[in-house]
Amino acid sequence: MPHAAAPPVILGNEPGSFPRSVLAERHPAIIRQVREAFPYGPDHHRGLDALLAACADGVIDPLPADAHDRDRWRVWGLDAHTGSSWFDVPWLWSESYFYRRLLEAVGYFGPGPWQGIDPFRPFKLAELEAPETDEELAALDALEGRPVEEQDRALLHGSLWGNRADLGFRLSDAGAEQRAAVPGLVADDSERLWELLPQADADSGSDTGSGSGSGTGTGTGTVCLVADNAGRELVPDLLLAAHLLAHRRCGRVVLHVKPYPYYVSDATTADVVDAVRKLSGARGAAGGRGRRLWQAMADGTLTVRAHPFSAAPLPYERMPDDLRAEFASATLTIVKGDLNYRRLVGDSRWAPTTAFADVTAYFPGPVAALRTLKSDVITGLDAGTEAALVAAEGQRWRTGGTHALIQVRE
Ligand SMILES: O=P(O)(O)OC[C@@]1(O)O[C@H](CO)[C@@H](O)[C@@H]1O
Repeated sequence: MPHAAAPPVILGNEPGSFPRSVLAERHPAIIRQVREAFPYGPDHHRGLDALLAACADGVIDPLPADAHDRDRWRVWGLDAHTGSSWFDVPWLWSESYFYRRLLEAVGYFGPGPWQGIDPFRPFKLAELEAPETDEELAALDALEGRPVEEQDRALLHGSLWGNRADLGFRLSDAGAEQRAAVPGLVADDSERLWELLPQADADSGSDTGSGSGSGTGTGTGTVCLVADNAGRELVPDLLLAAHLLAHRRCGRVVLHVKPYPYYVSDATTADVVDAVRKLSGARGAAGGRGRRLWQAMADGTLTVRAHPFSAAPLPYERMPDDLRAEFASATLTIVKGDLNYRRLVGDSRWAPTTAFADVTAYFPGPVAALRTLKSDVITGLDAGTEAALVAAEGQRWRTGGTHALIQVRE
């Protein structure tokens, strides 16, 4: 019963803490950026002013009476938190509600002409069109014809390190991009991940010109890929999905994205469309993968899912039955990124050596976390690793985005 012993959930009110800085500094900065990026009208500006004031020293207001998702938010705890300071409720909850309110302020949920206009789209597109994205795509050419194991590793690590491409994080940590990543993972269960996804025994990989097809799998299982950021993270996630399908490590990939813009750069269906279009128009190997993804969407071997719970302010332990059933039937669920990790293990300051298998015991099927470390929550380290990290960096390793992990619970 790991959760009986769970430490208290993280709040945003501890002076000097990372969560407090996100609420007090990152959120106002996001409001500023969004305001500058669009020619919004007076109502939008008034809405943004009100949110800015509420974030600084106000309290949590209820949603408008006619909000389409008011009942859902009440189930998710809105009534209990209404009237409380943003800093005094679970941090995960305040952050999530902040994005919900921001979208409200800019008319995202309508009705009206601004309905569906993603306030983060200019930032996401700029990243997708950045020269770095093209360089990453061009690098795929060198991978063609390499042994499958090498491709496995490269594509898995591409998806893992793609998680550094988080626009919200860079906003509050200007030096993040310049800091060098530490290649040695703090936990690495990647072998177990590949064991859960053996190649099918028939010939495979013909479309990539490689692959022995000598595996033991059936090639028919489903991988749920719970995506995180759009752009430079989603592109390698899609390339990983294409690789799994091409090498018949699974027969179907279900890509879970957010139902609406969230945490600045989190991927929505529109971002998947942009990324697949970008890939399929690319030169060389990347273009081939992109066109295969396009085809996979057409034949249903790659599907996109935008479940409301993907943007819920709650840990995955409280997932609804339909989502539970989906994850239960998957061969493997791959959970990307820092926020999803917090939701997967529970947003508490666990002792870093708490077993990952214990805190994810509730998850209905095999689950893998691919995450760069950008918040305090961490589990599954061995004592030696933790000691070495602390000796080298104090507690900075937890939030600096330079370390990464691959953890698996079968
Ligand atoms: O989930 P991601 O994109 O990897 O990271 C999300 C993040 O930037 O936002 C949260 C704080 O706002 C933290 O969980 C983390 O720092």
